[in-house]
Amino acid sequence: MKITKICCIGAGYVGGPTMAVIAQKCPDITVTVVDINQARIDAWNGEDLDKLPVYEPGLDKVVAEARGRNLFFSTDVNKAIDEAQMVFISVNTPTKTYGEGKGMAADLKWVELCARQIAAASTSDKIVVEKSTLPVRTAQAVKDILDNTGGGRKFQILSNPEFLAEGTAVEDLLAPDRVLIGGDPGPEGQEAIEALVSVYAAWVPRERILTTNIWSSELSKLTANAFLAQRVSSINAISELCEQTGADVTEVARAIGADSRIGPKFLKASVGFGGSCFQKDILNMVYISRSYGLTEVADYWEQVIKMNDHQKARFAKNIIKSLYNTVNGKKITFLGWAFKKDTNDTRESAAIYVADHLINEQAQITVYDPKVSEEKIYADLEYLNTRSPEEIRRLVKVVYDPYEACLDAHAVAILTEWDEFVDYDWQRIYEAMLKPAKVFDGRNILPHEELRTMASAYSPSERQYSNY
Ligand SMILES: NC(=O)C1=CN([C@@H]2O[C@H](COP(=O)(O)OP(=O)(O)OC[C@H]3O[C@@H](n4cnc5c(N)ncnc54)[C@H](O)[C@@H]3O)[C@@H](O)[C@H]2O)C=CC1
Ligand SMILES: O=C(O)[C@H]1O[C@H](OP(=O)(O)OP(=O)(O)OC[C@H]2O[C@@H](n3ccc(=O)[nH]c3=O)[C@H](O)[C@@H]2O)[C@H](O)[C@@H](O)[C@@H]1O
Repeated sequence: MKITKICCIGAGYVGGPTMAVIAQKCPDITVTVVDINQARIDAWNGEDLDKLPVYEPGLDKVVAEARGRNLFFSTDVNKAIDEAQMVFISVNTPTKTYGEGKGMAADLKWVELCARQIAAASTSDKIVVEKSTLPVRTAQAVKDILDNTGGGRKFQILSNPEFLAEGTAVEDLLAPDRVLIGGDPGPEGQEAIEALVSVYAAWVPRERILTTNIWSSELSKLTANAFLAQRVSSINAISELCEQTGADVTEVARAIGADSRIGPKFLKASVGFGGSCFQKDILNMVYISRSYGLTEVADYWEQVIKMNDHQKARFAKNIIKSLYNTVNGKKITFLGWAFKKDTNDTRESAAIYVADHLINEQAQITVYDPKVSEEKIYADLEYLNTRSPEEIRRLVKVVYDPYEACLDAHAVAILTEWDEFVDYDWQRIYEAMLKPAKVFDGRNILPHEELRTMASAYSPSERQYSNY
């Protein structure tokens, strides 16, 4: 089947960039991205490409090329579903905050709503593609709903999880390591798989398009995120050991990464991983394992999260300890709030939890992030529900100039590895800070030796994850 019309439900961090790239690479396919969030759709349609709802390097150019040609953003969900041959579900699947599985299971409310809406809006047969990250066997639930409420239309369900990382979404989409498509083994399932393979084959080499059964595809996505997060927790565990023993975690990472079986990527010690997915997907896997009675499997993966929580808390405790066991009334400057560089996304960012810990101790936090707004930072802290909006505004200030942020600070903490932080005039920052000036490099990006030379007050104990 030749696909000429695609609808994608969900215009978020995945739906927006993924569909923009499909539209750019397949000019003969009309791609309509729909969302119930009017403001988000308006922003996707906005004149100013600097204000797209998702900040990703290179995304503005892709959108500029395809939008209005064969890429459209709309809130008319039913119309877009009905017109399409293939409907992607790319809605949020956060951790449940209520009821059975609270704090562990994925909340599939929005996915189920999509399935019901697809069933109700379709006047012809459809291929429905799970793009959201879902618990293994969700396709069965989606199929049940479609088959029982779809008025006799035929639906083929495919799983096509997304592996892009934020900050590099466009390059990941343009040159993916692999595209994964899972589907039903029968002839109709295979035909649906082939239809989606042909879409990607417009720019992805065929040998990089993997096809599997649907359960393998669903589970591979959770497994990939669990393995990646596990590497970060593993190197972070080693960072604590390095701090006690005189080993340098950067050197250890380089040494082990040179082993081709281990490989050099994803071995950067940090203040802890963040982002909307690692924690949620591992918790989901832990929940699924427990539900099958697989206690050891569940406990094994849960440890990745526990180590990450430990790393975030450890960073905050280290700041307090180094500032003579009290941060009450002290100005601590956060450089970075996003969960990683080159994104405006702050979901589950380590900065939120470190800030919360320090605010408990009545620290005065000043935040500078090149891409995150004041409203977002306050909203992140309010979402924790640990204190009133008034108290948050009293203890946390957001500024848009890094040098102003560091003025009269007792300590500067690097929470995100933005490239620009490395290029700052650190002599100037040192001079503007209160003495003894402390720098806590939660990303290990600064030239520590240079800092120590330029100002003897930058003492070795102030550096978190290596000791020269
Ligand atoms: N953010 C990321 O980098 C990655 C996310 N994923 C997965 O992709 C899925 C989506 O994630 P994001 O794009 O980050 O989420 P997001 O929250 O940025 O976007 C989801 C969008 O879906 C919309 N939506 C929800 N229910 C809807 C409905 N019934 N009808 C129309 N629109 C609806 C929301 O308004 C929102 O704009 C999740 O399952 C996530 O785990 C997978 C790979 C990478
Ligand atoms: O399912 C998802 O949402 C996505 O999750 C991650 O992508 P993302 O969270 O956008 O970003 P990563 O580059 O994986 O970083 C995640 C977190 O780990 C941290 N990290 C990463 C690598 C590292 O070596 N050290 C480290 O602390 C980052 O700073 C960040 O906080 C995966 O890399 C993607 O393949 C996946 O599609």
